[in-house]
Amino acid sequence: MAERGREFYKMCGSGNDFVFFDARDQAPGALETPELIQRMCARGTGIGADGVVFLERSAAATVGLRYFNSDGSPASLCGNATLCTARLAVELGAADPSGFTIATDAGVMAARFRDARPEIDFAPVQELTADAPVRSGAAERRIGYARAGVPHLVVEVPDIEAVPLASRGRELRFDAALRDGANVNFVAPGPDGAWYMRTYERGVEGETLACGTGAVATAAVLGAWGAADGPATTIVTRSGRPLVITRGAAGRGPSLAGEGRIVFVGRLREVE
Ligand SMILES: N[C@@H](CCC[C@H](N)C(=O)O)C(=O)O
Repeated sequence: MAERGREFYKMCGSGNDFVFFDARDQAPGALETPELIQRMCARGTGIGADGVVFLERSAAATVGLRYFNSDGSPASLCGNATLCTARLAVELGAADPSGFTIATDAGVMAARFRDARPEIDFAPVQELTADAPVRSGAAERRIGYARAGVPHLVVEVPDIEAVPLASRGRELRFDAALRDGANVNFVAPGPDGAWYMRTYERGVEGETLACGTGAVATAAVLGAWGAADGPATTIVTRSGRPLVITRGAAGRGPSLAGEGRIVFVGRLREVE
């Protein structure tokens, strides 16, 4: 394999995990083919991850990234991968933690570190509706939709543990009413005033332990439902690690703060 020996960073954003390559001076080559992305992301036979990220130079920002889901499909934005990119950029000395910018396929995002945690600024959420054009299922109170760089359905349920996520998530993910399909986020109020979320993720085609764009979309839909009107919304992810969405000033998008952690550094050998 031509990429044998290539260094990678295994990173985690609240349980959403990724294989990162520093592609600023070494092009990805075959690493960005769907076949190799799928093999690297495979749990058990590969490295195991929800997606692959290439850190790149950018004429428009401090650094750039390109994101691929574990099935090899590209996505215009991944919130947790962008939080991880912020961490890696500072770790590599490519960014000043007090403030820098990250170019994504959904646009350039401002980033900074607050209390040692990365925070990124989203563009205003698009296509927000409190009543998505899909039929509610059993024990589903309401369904909204928003595009936070990528499309998301948001389904309120009374009990987050009782959600038939694999079956119902897949059904909604491919609902014919949604042009590009969508990620599906189930959300339920917690006893502590936070909201608990589980996600069936497009391009992973299964549950992931956290979804950053999903948390931003969920906060926007909760606001549209009148269920979250404070300056900040805390979303407890399936890993138990919180994501915090802070409302933007008038005309500006929200900010997302969360985890961006380097778990280990490795070198590719045989990815079969
Ligand atoms: N988990 C990611 C979302 C990544 C993109 C998504 N799978 C899609 O294809 O829409 C996040 O943290 O936002």
